[in-house]
Amino acid sequence: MLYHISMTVKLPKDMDETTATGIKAREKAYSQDLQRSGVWRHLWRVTGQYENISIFDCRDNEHLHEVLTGLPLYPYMEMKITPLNRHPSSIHEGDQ
Ligand SMILES: O=C(O)CC1=CCC(=O)O1
Repeated sequence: MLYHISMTVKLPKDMDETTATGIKAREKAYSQDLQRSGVWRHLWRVTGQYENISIFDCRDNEHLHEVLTGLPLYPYMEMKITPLNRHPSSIHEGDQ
């Protein structure tokens, strides 16, 4: 199943630089593993915001939940999740 997800990162203003740098480095490694495995299909920065737009390909809602709650930045994110179905007029047969 495909999911469109927007993630907005809100780190506490009083979080020290070393802690923030460490969490971001773990987030990068975690997300790159998921991109290599095909679960995190697209990752785009929203221009001018500390926000991304992503497309995830997960087996089901439970799988997506596991993946998202494993994000090192998860405690500091607001997410909007939209499940996607293939559009009947789409010419991209692989998009499902
Ligand atoms: O910077 C972000 O939008 C949060 C994030 C997702 C993957 C990553 O490396 O950072």
